[in-house]
Amino acid sequence: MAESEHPRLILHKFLSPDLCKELEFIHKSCSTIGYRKNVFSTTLSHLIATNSPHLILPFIPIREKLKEKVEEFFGCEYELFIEFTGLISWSKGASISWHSDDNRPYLKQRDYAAVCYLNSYGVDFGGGLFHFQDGEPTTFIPMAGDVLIYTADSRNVHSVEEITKGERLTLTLWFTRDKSHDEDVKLISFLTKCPFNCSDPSPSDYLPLPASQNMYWFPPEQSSTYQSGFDIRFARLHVLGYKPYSSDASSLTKKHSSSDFSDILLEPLSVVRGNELFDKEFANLSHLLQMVQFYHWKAPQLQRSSEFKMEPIKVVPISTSHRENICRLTVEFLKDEHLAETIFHCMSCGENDWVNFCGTVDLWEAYTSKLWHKMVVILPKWVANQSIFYEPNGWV
Ligand SMILES: O=C(O)CCC(=O)C(=O)O
Ligand SMILES: [Fe+2]
Repeated sequence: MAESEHPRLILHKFLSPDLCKELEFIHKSCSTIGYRKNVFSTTLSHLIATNSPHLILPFIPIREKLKEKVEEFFGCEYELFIEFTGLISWSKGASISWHSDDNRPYLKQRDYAAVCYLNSYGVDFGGGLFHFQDGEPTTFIPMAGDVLIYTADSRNVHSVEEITKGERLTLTLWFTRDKSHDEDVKLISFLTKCPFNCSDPSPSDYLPLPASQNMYWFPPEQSSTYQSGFDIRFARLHVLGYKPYSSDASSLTKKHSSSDFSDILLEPLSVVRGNELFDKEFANLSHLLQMVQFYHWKAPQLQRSSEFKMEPIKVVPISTSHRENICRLTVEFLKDEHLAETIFHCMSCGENDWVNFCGTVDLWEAYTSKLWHKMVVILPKWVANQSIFYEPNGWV
């Protein structure tokens, strides 16, 4: 029970390393420009709106277990609703000064916060230490898997130091006693508008549908002009060493204005790494990014290329005209390459193994269709209960 003047709770190793990596994969595939400078976010409603409702499933058991922990610690069993669930990343330059989490009239419904750290101070990012203004501990060092829980009121005024390098990633939840702010009800209403009528989906049913380009354009204040900055999906590919390639070369020369040009990212694209083009088309930039991030998540677990039995992969050396095509896209969508590398932290992932990459395309389809099937089974139960819950038996 929390009877101290500064009620707070720390849970160490609450999330497994692989779950942290899975949430990182979701964020790096699906995030949009966030609510503060150099902050990016992935909300559950955004996942639903971009035809990736199945990607909310990994969050469900975590939400439920955390709600139980919060209710138990603060002695309010069966009284709480989840008000917000989202992945939030902070890049170099982001910080937040002293505040309580209910410090705006529109945030008064927030009673408790739970911040799950998905990566680690000193390893994945520098700066970003969490401080409480009063009481113990004064400083909390974010480490992957740990969770910090505290009341959202003035008993827990806190701040986060500026990020000095890398990208700091959290899964943040707020809880409320006010049923009118129940996130589940809003999410279920969005989910019922999704096309879940097909119990035998094909990959085309679960392809991501990008949101509008300004949600991906950094820095956001220049989103209307697109004269500087970068598309965050393009930048995330770039820091891993990949570039999109459009086979629609004729439209590249015909399209001159940026607004015409942005359609290219909604159309099929291939991918280039170094001097090689992987000759397979992905449905759009969001789909390509999801595949590359999935490969990046899974690659360390893939032992040998021989795990995959498949047709010969098509990789071709890039030609001068390929190069021009890639440069044209880069000029348009990555206007400030250096800024992109600072914001998303350039990471070399070593030699690319196209055989493993090709194999992860199949693994991605298996992962996605499995989650989609689970959604088909569980959604009618959520609708009937007007509540989102985890069902261990229906899960596997
Ligand atoms: O990410 C954290 O450690 C806390 C962030 C925070 O204070 C907030 O979002 O209100
Ligand atoms: Fe806060």
